[in-house]
Amino acid sequence: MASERLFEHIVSFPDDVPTAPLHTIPLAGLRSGDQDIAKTAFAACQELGFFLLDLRGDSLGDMVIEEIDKLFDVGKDLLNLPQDVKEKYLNDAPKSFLGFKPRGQAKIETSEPDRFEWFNVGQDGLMGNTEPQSLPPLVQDQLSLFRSFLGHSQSIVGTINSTLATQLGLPANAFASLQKPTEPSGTVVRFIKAFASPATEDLRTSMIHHTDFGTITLLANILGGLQILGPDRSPGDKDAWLWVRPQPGCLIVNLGDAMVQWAGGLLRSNVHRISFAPGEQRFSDRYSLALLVRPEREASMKNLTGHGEDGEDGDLTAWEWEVKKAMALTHRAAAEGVKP
Ligand SMILES: O=C(O)CCC(=O)C(=O)O
Ligand SMILES: [Fe+2]
Repeated sequence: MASERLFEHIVSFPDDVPTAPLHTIPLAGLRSGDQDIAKTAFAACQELGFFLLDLRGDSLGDMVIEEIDKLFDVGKDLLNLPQDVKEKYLNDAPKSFLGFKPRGQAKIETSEPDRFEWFNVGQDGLMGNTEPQSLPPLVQDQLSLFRSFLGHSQSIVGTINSTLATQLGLPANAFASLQKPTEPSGTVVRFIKAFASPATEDLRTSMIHHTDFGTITLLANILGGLQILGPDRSPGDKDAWLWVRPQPGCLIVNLGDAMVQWAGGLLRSNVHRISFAPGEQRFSDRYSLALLVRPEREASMKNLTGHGEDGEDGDLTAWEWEVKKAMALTHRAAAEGVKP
């Protein structure tokens, strides 16, 4: 998450909404191999699949906080470019999610249009794994910041990966070796703008409920809006949603479906969504920044743990598996009258 500085001038998160009981894991403790901290992180990834990672007081973490502060400014400028400029970088969904997604391109649960924009900057272009992505000058001017943030945050992802693999009794590099940043993948740095909700008809979902496809997501936001579905609850139950209270200096970490597949179901990817922001925060536009890590395209999706069913998905590469999941989502959405 961003530093305290970015939290100074916002309307505060209300105290009277139900919040998710997230563990706070100090990055310094994870990086130094503290066993109690590793066990708590593992338990959080089994129970809820979400935790807060406190970056403060760790040399790597402190650099990431500074980079996030700077990237928040870039993200705001980027998503506040004139519409016709942003549309020069339109994504080619579902073939590619790189670039700009306009507001209302997808639907929410009620079939109404969504209320957010995003701009995805692919790791592959930044790392030189593929041709560079076409990007607006204000991003081009900051490529060294993007690369530095990517390197540092991938190092944090590496620590989480090795902690979880070790706790599962696997070799420490079991997960990391399937998602090397130097190999082609769908990994992106994502900027999101979820629009303010001043009117009564705005008091609905911004981004439809989903689980992340990939392995690990690192998320920074300042205003509330992210909600997690209580485990074993139904998305249609309005009391089942718990708000995540953004904390200065902390990242929100959550696991995606690929991690669950590799772990034979021993880890959890939890359903979440972006709602309108709580309390008085709903009158402001909400910006968030995420690193969404995906497996290498050619990685095997085989269950590494021997726990649970391997299923036919174990024979697929990550790329084939992602295409299969995207198709299933599209079919389900068509059947439900909802476009993802
Ligand atoms: O902005 C947020 O808080 C969540 C975004 C999210 O869930 C996603 O991009 O997958
Ligand atoms: Fe997500």
